[in-house]
Amino acid sequence: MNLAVGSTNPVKIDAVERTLERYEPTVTAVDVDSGVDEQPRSIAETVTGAENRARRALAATDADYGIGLEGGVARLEATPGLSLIMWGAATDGDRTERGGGPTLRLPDHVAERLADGAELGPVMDDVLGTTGVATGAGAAGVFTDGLTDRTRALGEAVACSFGPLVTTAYETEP
Ligand SMILES: O=P(O)(O)OP(=O)(O)OP(=O)(O)OC[C@H]1O[C@@H](n2cnc3c(O)ncnc32)[C@H](O)[C@@H]1O
Repeated sequence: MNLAVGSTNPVKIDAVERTLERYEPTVTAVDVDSGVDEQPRSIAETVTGAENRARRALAATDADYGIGLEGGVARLEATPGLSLIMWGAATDGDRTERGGGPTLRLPDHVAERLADGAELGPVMDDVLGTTGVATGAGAAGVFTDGLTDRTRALGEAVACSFGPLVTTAYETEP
């Protein structure tokens, strides 16, 4: 199975390869424009970024499926503060499915800096004194005491978007 992933971020490629290992995928990383702000700030913008990445990656290759992953932040109705969210999209060029990854509240001191227009990746590096934490454990790892990490978290978004696209379970009534 040939997959085109709309990013060259190693953590996203890793999330796809690990989650979809069963399909023995050949993954091509495609540097596409997400078509949304560098730091999406709503669920809708984050989903749109994932969709654009999936469609543009597929269009740039002759892969069987395109997959897009997008990280964002959003103020959610049911929980306080600013949340880290992540969404995936998978397309075969005809049908597109979207699925979310985990959600967690960001600390207020990080949320405050994002309110000033900053991007999460650089803010995280500044706070932690790291370089490129977004390509490693990510905020998902740091703020869960390592109980998950960005690869696993994004992997759930891969499973919840790509899975519905390829399963036959949507074709029959339960
Ligand atoms: O190369 P691309 O695919 O653009 O990867 P990215 O990590 O820069 O891009 P995203 O659009 O998925 O994320 C938007 C911003 O949020 C940051 N971000 C998202 N999830 C994160 C996490 O778990 N830890 C740290 N930064 C994160 C990311 O670094 C960006 O600054």
